[in-house]
Amino acid sequence: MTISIWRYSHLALAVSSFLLLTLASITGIVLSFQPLSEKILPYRTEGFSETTLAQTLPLLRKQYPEISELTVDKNDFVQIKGTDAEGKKLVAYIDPKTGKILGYPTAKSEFFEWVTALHRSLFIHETGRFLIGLTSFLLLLITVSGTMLIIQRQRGLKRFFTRIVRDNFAQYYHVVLGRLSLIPIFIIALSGTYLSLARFGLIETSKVSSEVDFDAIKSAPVKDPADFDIFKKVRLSEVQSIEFPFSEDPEDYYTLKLTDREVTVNQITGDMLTGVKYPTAALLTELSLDLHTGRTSGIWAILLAFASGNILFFIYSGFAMTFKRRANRMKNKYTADESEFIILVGSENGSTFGFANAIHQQLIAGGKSAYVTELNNYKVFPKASNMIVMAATYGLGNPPTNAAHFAAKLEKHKQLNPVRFSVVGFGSHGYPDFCKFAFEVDNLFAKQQWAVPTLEIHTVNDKSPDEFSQWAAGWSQQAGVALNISSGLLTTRPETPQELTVVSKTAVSGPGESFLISLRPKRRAKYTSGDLLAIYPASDHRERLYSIGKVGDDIQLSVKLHENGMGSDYLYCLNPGSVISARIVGNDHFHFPQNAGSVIMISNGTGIAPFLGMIDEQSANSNSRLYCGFRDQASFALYKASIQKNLEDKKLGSLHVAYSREGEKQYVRDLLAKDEAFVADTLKNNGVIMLCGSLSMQKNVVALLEDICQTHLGKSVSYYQSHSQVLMDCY
Ligand SMILES: Cc1cc2nc3c(=O)[nH]c(=O)nc-3n(C[C@H](O)[C@H](O)[C@H](O)COP(=O)(O)O)c2cc1C
Repeated sequence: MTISIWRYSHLALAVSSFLLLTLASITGIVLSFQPLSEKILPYRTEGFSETTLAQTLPLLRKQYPEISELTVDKNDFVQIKGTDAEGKKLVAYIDPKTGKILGYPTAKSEFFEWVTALHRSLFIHETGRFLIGLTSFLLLLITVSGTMLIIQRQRGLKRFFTRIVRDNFAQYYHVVLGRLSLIPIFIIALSGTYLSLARFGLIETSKVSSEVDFDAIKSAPVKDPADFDIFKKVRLSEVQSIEFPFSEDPEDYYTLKLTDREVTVNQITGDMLTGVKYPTAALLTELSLDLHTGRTSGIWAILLAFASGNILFFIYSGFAMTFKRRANRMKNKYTADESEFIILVGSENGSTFGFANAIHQQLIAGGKSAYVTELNNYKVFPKASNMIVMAATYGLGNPPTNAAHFAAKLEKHKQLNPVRFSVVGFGSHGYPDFCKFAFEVDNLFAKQQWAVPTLEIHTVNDKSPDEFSQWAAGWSQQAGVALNISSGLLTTRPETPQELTVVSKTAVSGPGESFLISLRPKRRAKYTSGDLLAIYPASDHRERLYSIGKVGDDIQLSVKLHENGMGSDYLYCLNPGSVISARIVGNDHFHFPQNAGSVIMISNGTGIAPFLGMIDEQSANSNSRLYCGFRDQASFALYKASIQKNLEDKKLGSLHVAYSREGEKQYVRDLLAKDEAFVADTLKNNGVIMLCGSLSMQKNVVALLEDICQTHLGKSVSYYQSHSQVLMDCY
């Protein structure tokens, strides 16, 4: 069954029973103190468990000639009934070894009697008993569905007790305490259900009485009761009650009601007259009562109180989770058919809707027609020009329930016009398949003819507002749509701009060509190749991001000069000695891997920038390869010398350059296709593939990687993406 079916059953069962369950749990907690209050009374004697009837019965009969009954209760207190020497009624707790009176039973606590009645029947007799029985049964089903949810969450039965990733307070403790109190709650529910079935006669529990054959009763040989075999064998701990013979006639006998059978014993000869085992159903009723009330063990009673307390917490935390999920549901102003911006959400617990709604509101506030819906509602959106997919990942890298049908729908419904798309993955590094579903979605989009990437896929770990606003800033820039990311809906980045001095800059002959510019931070700054530099060409909120290559102590950027390009114009106009204000933005997901066996770096055009720094930072004998694509030899010339030097110093293992307008006219994809066995081996041996450059290059390379992964490794490329073996930073 899918996670949704278990979740909806769990929720539906909880909703239908929570009022009665709350009442039963509160009264259950109170009642668990009843056995504890009884067990502290001083009527349990030492050596009780070993004392046999042979030691007790003759002694008691001598001391209390008019004794009629002995009972042993669930606290192991021995009580006798009869009349004393003066003929007065006697009911007392005694020491079974000496016959000494230890105390007298008092009337049951009215308070506990009242709570018991409420717990059992809500003071409405049979109707109440039925409702409480039904609640027990629903609790049983809730426990089963809850167990299934934990198994799914923990990704299998074997990992049931492994670490739980902490999401939020209610969710975390719902699962942690759920695992801890699963067994006691299951027992409470099962025993409660059983007792109700027995109470309504749906289970036959009556005990069969002994049928004594009076004609066969013997009156010889006369034996001392202390020598009766049966009395020597049976211990007090096995006894529920004993009826003494009414007179000394041989026809009057002992009736021993033991825990598992009823036995009658000839009072003269000690012969066993009858022995009847109780039916299993009756034994189960006793066991259910013991387990449900905790009457036999103080420790169990405390455990029951703990479990009942947990049920109350589950009711609270379960509803807290549900309300949180619902609070984030979407509200649309425009219809799907009239909207230009479509936000598709894959979410299990609702938090992703919170992020989606923030963007949705800002688009609406900016006068755009925007529509937010679940990924499962994907269809043809006739007016769409932009799609944003925000998708969480669950289980073994699976889609959330509301995105389970997305892949099939994407194949079925082709958009009528080109649509720009951007995928934001929500996940947690606490799980091995980080954002795997989002990577799959991004790769599926990349295969669609009509789909044009706005940005490369962006991931958000543990709902980080910072990582999300990083995406929002990038998307706003690329899509040309203003988003007020400091509106309070999204938090802004904490880093303040700092000053950098231009150290050097290469020259170009005109737009379309690339140049290198090196900058040195005035203050000490922590950064590495792969991080980003945000510059503010117009000294306003608009920022432009460039990939950093750390070469020596300087930040080196590789920039293509665009005709009227705001960022590139600004940078190209700088001269050595100029000072600019910029912000270094950490980009942890695109750092050179420290422990990978081998690394393949793939770039086109200025995407080579971070790799220039990464290669420069390596020590000799680096197990790395660079595949880079350029238009022609002239475009590569800018980088050739430094790469050649690093090759000689063995900081780079090998270099593979593709020229798209010269010679064989090929792309990096073609070079990689030739080395597909090496690419597959790299991934197989935990190596890493890094991509930096244009989104169209990314689209082509990822499609090739998908083929290679499927053919050689039997897995999808999204598996390697989610395990940080395929890293991308494209624009
Ligand atoms: C049971 C469970 C399983 C998860 N499995 C994964 C996973 O395999 N990979 C991942 O990156 N994140 C995983 N996550 C983290 C969620 O994807 C992440 O917290 C996301 O922000 C939740 O979004 P939502 O509240 O919209 O469902 C899991 C979370 C939970 C509670």
